[in-house]
Amino acid sequence: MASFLPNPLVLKLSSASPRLWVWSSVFTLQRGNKKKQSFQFKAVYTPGLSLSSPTNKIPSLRKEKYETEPDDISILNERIRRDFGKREATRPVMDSEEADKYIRLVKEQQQKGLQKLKGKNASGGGGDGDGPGAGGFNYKVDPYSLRSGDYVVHKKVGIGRFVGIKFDVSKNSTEPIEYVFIEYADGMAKLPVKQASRMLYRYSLPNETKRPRTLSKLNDTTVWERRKTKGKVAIQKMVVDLMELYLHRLKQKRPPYPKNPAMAEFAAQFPYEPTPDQKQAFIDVERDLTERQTPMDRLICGDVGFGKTEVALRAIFCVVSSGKQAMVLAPTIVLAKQHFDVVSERFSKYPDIKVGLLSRFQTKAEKEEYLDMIKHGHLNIIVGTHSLLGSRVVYNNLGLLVVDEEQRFGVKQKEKIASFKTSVDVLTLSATPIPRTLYLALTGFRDASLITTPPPERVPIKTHLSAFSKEKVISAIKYELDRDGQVFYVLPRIKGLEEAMDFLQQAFPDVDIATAHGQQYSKQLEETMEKFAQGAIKILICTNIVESGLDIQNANTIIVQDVQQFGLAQLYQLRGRVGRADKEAHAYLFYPDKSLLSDQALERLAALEECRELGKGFQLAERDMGIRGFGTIFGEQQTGDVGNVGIDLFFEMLFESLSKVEEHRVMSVPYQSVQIDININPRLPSEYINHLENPMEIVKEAEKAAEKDIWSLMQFTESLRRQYGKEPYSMEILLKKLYARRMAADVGISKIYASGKMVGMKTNMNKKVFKLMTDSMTSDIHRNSLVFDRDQIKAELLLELPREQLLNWIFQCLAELHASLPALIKY
Ligand SMILES: Nc1ncnc2c1ncn2[C@@H]1O[C@H](COP(=O)(O)OP(=O)(O)OP(=O)(O)O)[C@@H](O)[C@H]1O
Repeated sequence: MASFLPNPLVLKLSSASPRLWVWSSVFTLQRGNKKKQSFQFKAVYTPGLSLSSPTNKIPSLRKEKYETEPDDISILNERIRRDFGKREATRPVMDSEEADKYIRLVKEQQQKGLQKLKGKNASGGGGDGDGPGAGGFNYKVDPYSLRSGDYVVHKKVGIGRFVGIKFDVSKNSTEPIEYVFIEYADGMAKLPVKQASRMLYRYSLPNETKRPRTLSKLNDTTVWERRKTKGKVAIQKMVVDLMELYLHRLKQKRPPYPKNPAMAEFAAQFPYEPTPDQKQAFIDVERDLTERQTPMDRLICGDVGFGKTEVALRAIFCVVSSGKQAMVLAPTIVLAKQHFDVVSERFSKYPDIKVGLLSRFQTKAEKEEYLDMIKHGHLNIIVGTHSLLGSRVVYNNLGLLVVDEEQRFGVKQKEKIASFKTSVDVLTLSATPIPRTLYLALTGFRDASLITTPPPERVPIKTHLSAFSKEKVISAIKYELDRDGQVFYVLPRIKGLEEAMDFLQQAFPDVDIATAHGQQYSKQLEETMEKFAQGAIKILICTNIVESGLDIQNANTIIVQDVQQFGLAQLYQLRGRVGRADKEAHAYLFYPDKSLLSDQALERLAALEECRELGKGFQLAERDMGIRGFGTIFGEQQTGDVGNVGIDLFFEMLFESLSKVEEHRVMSVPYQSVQIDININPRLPSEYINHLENPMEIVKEAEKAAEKDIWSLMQFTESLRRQYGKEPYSMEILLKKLYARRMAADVGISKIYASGKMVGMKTNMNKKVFKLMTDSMTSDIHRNSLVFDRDQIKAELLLELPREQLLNWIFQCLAELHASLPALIKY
C-alpha cells in the first residue's frame, strides 16, 4: 500500500497580501519502506477559496491534519464503512408499489395478531395499549411487584434502582399517599404509585450475568436521552432490515408443490393425536409448500419436546414425494444421528425413499460413496451436521432444508444457510421460546409457527432445587433405576466428570455408567450415546452436550451439579431432556452451598423451580429468556442494542416501530437532479494536477462514483488518497461538494441554497422522518439549528458564512442526517 508522508511541510504566508498566500510542501511516496518518489506542490490561494479556520494558525493546523488527524471525509468514510456496510450503502431503491402492497399486508396481519392478543390478554393483564399506534403492547411494570434493589427504567429519566414504596405526604396536601422511591446517581426520586405504573419498566438484560451498574442522573437526562435514541434507531433499523429481507424473498419464485394424496396417508401414520398447535403448524407448512410460489422460510418455534419434529417430517415427505431431495441439518453429530434414526423410522414404510447420514465417523471411501449418491439423486433425505454445507456436497435436486437449532451454528455456517434461502424451501426448528407477544407483533415480518401446547399425556417435570448432598443424589438415582429408568448427570465442566464417575461407581457398582462430552473421540461419543439411547447405559455423566434436542424417552431423571454455573435458558433446555414420555420426570438442581450464591442467583434458580408446569417456559420467556428467542428471530448481534434501554422498554419501542413502519420511508431523489446553489468552483493547484496521472479523468471518475452511490464515492476517495496522498484543500472542497450532493440525493433533498444567514434544503421527506433523523444526530449544534417547515429543512446560522465554510457546514449536517438512513425504508 502506498502512503504519503509529509516531509517536511513548509508553509509560507505571503507578506505582500494577507489574503494571498502560497504554500509548498514536499511529499515522499513510500511503498513499504522504499522511498519511491517525491514531489512538491504549491497552492496559490485565490480569494473565495478560504480555509475553514479563520485564524493565522492555518499552517500548523494543516500540518497536523496531514500527519495524524482524520479529516471530515475520512471520518465520514469510516462511519459509512462501520454503520452501513456495502449492502446498506448500495441498498437498491425499493419498488414503491411493491413495498406499499407489502406494508398494507403486514399491517392487516398485525391487526389480526393484535386482536388475537388482546382477546387473550383480556383477563391476563398487560396489553392495555399505550397511545395510538403503539399496538396495544405494554411492558410496564407493576410497582408492587418490584423488590428493593431491582433496576427500573423511567421513560423520561432513565435507569434507577427501586428502593421501596412508602406513604408520604405531598406538598399540597395533608393526605398521605403511596410513593415509589427510586435511587438515581445524583439523588432519590419519589413518584406517586399511579404515575410510576405509567412510567416504569423493569430494566432486565439479555445477558443474565451482566447487571447494569451505572444509574442515570435525575438532573441531567442527556445521557439517557442519547441512549434512548440509540435504541430507537437500532430498532428502526432492525424493522427495516426485516422488511427488506422479506421483500427480497418474495421476489424468488418456484412452482408450488402438488397436493399429493399420499401426504394424508403419511400423516395418518403419526401414532399420536396432534396437538392444536401442531395441527396449525402442519397447515402453515403445507400452505407454504403447496400454495405459495415463493420458497418457504418458516420458523417452527416450540418448547422442548413439544413435537416440532413431526412438522419437519411432513414437510420432508411433501418435498421428497415430488422427487426432490431434503437435507436435515443438526448442530451436533449426536443430534444428527438422532434425527437420522427418527427419519429412518418414520419413512420405513417407504422403501423407495432413501435416507442417509453423512458424518465424520465415516471412512473416506464411505463418504465418497455417499457424496456420489447425493450427487446422483440416489439419496432422498440427507441428514448431517454443517459438513453438509461444504462445497463438496453437490445435490442432485435439493428442494428443502430443515435446520435444527440454527442459533447454534457459527456465523459462516449461518451465512451459508441464508444463501440457501433464496433457492430452496427452508424450515427452521427452534426450541428457544419466543414470547407470544413478540411473535404476534412480528406476524407479517417473519413466517413462524408457534407450538405452545405440550403433547397431552405429558406430566410436568418435578424440579427440586437444593444444596448438593451425596445422599440426595443417591436416593434420586435409586428411585429412577428402581422403576427401570435412566439418569442424566450433568456437570458444567469436563474436569468434574471423573470425580462424579468415581462417586457414582462406588455408590452403584453394578450399574452401567458412562461419560460423554464434546472433547471425546467422536466415534466413542456416538457409541456411548447410542448405548444410552438403547438403554444399555443407565447413568450418563455428561456436560451440557445433551442440552438440546436429545430425546430419550426412558431417561426421566436429570441431575445437574453446580447449577449456578448454567444460564437459565440452558437449564431450561437441560431439564427438557426428561419428561418426554408419559412418566413423571424429576430434575434435581444442586448448588454447592447456599452461602456461596448471591441472592440474585438464588432468585433466578427459584424462578426455574416455579416454572415447573409445562408450557411455563413461554412465561419464563416473557421475562428472562425472551431475548434469546429474540435472537433467533433478529440475530444475536442485535441483542446488544437492548442494553441501552432494557428488554421491556425495548420491546415496547419495537412494537411501536413495527406498527408505524410505513411512516419511516425516505424517498431518495436522482443524484443529477440535486441542486446545490452555492457558487464554489475550486481550482486545483497545478502541482497536484501535475502529480495526478490523469486529472480530468480522476475528477470525472469522482463524479461517476458520486452518482452511483455513497459506497463507491467512499471507495473512490480512499483509493485516491492511497495513491496520491491527502488531497490539497481545493480538491477536498471539490470532493465535499460531491459528497454533499450524494447524501442530499439519498435523504431526499433536491435543492440546497443559502440566503443570508439562512440555509434552506428542499425535501420530500415527511416530518416524522425528519424527527427520527434529527433525533439520531450526534451533534447538538446541527440538531438545534434545524427546523422543518413544510417542504423544507431550514437552518438559521449565527452569521453568514463564507462559501467554503458554508459548504463544510452543509457537508457535516448532511452527514448527520445521512447516518440515520439504515433505519429508513428507501424508495
Ligand atoms: N401430539 C403428540 N402426542 C404425543 N406425543 C407426541 C406428540 N407429538 C410428538 N410427540 C412425541 O414427543 C416427543 C418429543 O417430540 P419431538 O422430538 O418432536 O420434540 P421437539 O419439539 O422436536 O423437541 P426438541 O426441541 O427437544 O427437539 C417425541 O418422542 C414425539 O414422538
